[in-house]
Amino acid sequence: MGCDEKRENAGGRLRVQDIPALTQDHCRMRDPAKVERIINEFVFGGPERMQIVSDFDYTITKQRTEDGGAVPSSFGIFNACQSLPENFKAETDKLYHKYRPIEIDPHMPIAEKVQYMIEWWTKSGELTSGFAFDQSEIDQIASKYKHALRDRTHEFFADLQRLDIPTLVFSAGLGNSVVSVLRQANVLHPNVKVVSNFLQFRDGLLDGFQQPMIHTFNKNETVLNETSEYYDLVHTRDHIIVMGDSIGDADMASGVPASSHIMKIGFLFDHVEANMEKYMDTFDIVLVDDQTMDVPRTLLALIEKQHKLSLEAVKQSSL
Ligand SMILES: C[n+]1cn([C@@H]2O[C@H](COP(=O)(O)OP(=O)(O)O)[C@@H](O)[C@H]2O)c2nc(N)[nH]c(=O)c21
Ligand SMILES: [Mg+2]
Repeated sequence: MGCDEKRENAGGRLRVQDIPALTQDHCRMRDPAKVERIINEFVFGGPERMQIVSDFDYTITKQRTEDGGAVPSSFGIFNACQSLPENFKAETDKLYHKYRPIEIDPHMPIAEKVQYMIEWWTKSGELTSGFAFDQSEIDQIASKYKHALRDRTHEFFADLQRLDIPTLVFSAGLGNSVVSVLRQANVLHPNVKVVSNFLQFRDGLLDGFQQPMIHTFNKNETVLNETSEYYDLVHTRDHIIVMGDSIGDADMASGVPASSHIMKIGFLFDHVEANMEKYMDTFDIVLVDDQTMDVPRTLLALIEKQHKLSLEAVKQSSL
């Protein structure tokens, strides 16, 4: 961990080159001066100004496991359930093959894609209707993947709970799977909120997904209802760590005030060479094949260390 950083320069500013976790080869930054500026804002502002917004699939779960076993996405966990109708898998696969290329098409404007994504999630919801289903099926499959979370995820969520930092897990996937994995991994603390698509039931049968629909292009803080409790909790917290594995995840904090300081951390694993340029342009810190929570934990450790010093100073001055 990066707790042995030095504060040699004037004013006690932290320097990137003194934070070991950020000087590792696989930790890349387009603009280290910007990263340094944000870290110092975070440390100066303290935990009470922080919030975390994280993607779930392949951000909280690993992109690569030690045994090489694949980790399913949240929709994948649902699709593996035994009691789904016979044609369910084939029909949702058809949708995937139609809409996935549109979702990742580098040429189509986002405004045009949005209509297609609404169509995709709507049709998927229609297929997820009209049959009985028990959450325990998801729980059973999810239990196999509770160990597929990044190394030190448990510690990371414990840090966030101890520092009382609101943590939003955003997923355009299936919320029931996300919650099930997080709960079984014992990281679903009271400061953690999952915003995603949750199964809806009517008269004992599945009836698609609950509103609001979360799709790839509205997966950001603009979907947080301004009257919601979570909005109340975070709208004054203007120091934000955003974590994701897809380019679109970098926008998860859009909707927060422009004056906010946002540190975007991107986990890059697939096609490293081809994707590097775009990830470097999009994220402040790009972590290449890093299957741990060590870098976000380093940021929290720096914030906590200064926080403790400040508390100590207040205590001393009141003696
Ligand atoms: C409606 N729908 C969307 N997806 C995919 O699920 C992803 C969920 O999006 P995400 O929450 O950004 O998760 P990620 O970390 O996996 O990117 C989308 O990007 C879609 O590609 C879907 N995948 C499956 N298997 N089945 C579906 O019905 C379905
Ligand atoms: Mg992801």
